[in-house]
Amino acid sequence: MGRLVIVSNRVPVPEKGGAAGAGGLAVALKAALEDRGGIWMGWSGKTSGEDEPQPLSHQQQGNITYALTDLTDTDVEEYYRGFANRVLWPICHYRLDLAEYGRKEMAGYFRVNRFFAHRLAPLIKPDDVVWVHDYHLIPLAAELRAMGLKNRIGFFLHIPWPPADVLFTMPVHEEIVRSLSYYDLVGFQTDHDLENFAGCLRREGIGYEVGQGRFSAYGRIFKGGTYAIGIETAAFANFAKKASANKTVRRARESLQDRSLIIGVDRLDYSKGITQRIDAFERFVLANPAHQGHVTYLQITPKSRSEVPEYEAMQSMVAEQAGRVNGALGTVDWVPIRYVNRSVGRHILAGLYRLGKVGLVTPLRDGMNLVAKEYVAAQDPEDPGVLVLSRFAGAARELKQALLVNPYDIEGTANAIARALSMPLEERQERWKTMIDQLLEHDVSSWCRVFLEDLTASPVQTC
Ligand SMILES: O=P(O)(O)OC[C@H]1O[C@H](O[C@H]2O[C@H](CO)[C@@H](O)[C@H](O)[C@H]2O)[C@H](O)[C@@H](O)[C@@H]1O
Ligand SMILES: O=c1ccn([C@@H]2O[C@H](COP(=O)(O)OP(=O)(O)O)[C@@H](O)[C@H]2O)c(=O)[nH]1
Repeated sequence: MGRLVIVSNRVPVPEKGGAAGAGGLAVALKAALEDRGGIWMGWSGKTSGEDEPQPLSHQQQGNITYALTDLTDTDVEEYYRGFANRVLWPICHYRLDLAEYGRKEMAGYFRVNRFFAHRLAPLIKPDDVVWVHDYHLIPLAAELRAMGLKNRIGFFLHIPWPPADVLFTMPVHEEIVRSLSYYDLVGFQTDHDLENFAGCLRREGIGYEVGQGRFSAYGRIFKGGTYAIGIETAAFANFAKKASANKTVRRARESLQDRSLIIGVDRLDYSKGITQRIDAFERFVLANPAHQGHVTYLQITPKSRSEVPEYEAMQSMVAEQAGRVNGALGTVDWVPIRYVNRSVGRHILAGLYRLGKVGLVTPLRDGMNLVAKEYVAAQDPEDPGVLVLSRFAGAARELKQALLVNPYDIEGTANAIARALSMPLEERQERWKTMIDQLLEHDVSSWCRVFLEDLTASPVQTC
């Protein structure tokens, strides 16, 4: 068995002293790398002014090599902030209104992918299997193939794939679709994303399905499949149980007094539906006077991509909205919304999820949404809380026993909050049991194993 080579924009290099803070994806991919030995390559997160970046920096940890490259300021501006986060991200999240096309940014995106390929290719041995992650690096396989690489190369898209009518508004859509055809396996989070992808191929006669999950396009045959990413379910459930003893979690519990906790946890991102959610919470409180003074809505929202204008604008918008609702509804002894605009460690989050009677996860569009899965895993089996989940999160394809809502329907979400808070114990337990069984069976390790098995079994590209 050849080594595994993982490529992603961000690389979670483990800190000294272990991976206590690492998320499930990092843990699962690290375990797969440890099994077969290999390389994890990506951006160091650092810039090198406008100078030619330094050579790749290597960090060896056991049989894993972390290979990190700096980028220039222009690279980061054009590739990461410009094209990845102001074109691909909004388009894939159905926000045509927010996409800012620029020829310079598009060129920068393809240039940085070529640069990644040139840095990576010399490290790859003929029987290595390469697994590329996410929208930042779609053209990487085409660049590697152009350099003569014949290895198996797989791609997994963590975010949604939109329908043809949405994707085709992007001037460079054909190049993006063509780039995917250079992979041996292209993985999506849900059946809807895969259907949308197939629809894009069909719409302009670019390609078609040839059976057994394979597509023919641009003279190449490749496989497409769905691989819903999971979490480390059993480990996370364990953290949550133990976290009750954590000082911060204990203080949070005491501060609630006898109020029911409603919890939301999201990066500050317009795709997460945070403003609609605050509106829904306000509507719920106004429509249910009996709950006034007896609920606390904790919204944990770390800053994200703050140098991208749309994200910067959201920062003050959400803070002002939370302040306005607190001003309008709060009383001298009750603050309805606790808005935390910074990151909280995973162990504490696990304990807070477990305190939450309602997990409010209402993105307008989301590839998967691991928070939804973590909330379920963290619950006390004897007295589980209720997940209120957007039907537009990838997680909704699996977690059908959540209270599924349309986040654009403010009144509907408000009603779901009320229903969740009054749901009888037996119904909560039944719903939770079905969801936790699903999450235990389809955890992040099985996601990783199944993707790699399918990639290894797929025929190698012959171009
Ligand atoms: O690296 P950033 O620009 O700071 O963004 C953070 C990550 O956000 C996205 O996450 C997605 O992947 C999750 C796991 O599959 C999925 O549950 C979620 O729905 C997606 O939004 C992005 O795709 C990552 O590449 C970023 O690192
Ligand atoms: O303060 C925070 C907020 C979020 N997260 C983690 O960040 C991830 C968010 O993943 P998700 O798929 O929900 O959304 P993304 O941010 O990747 O779009 C989850 O594992 C959360 O536990 C965290 O560790 N601390």
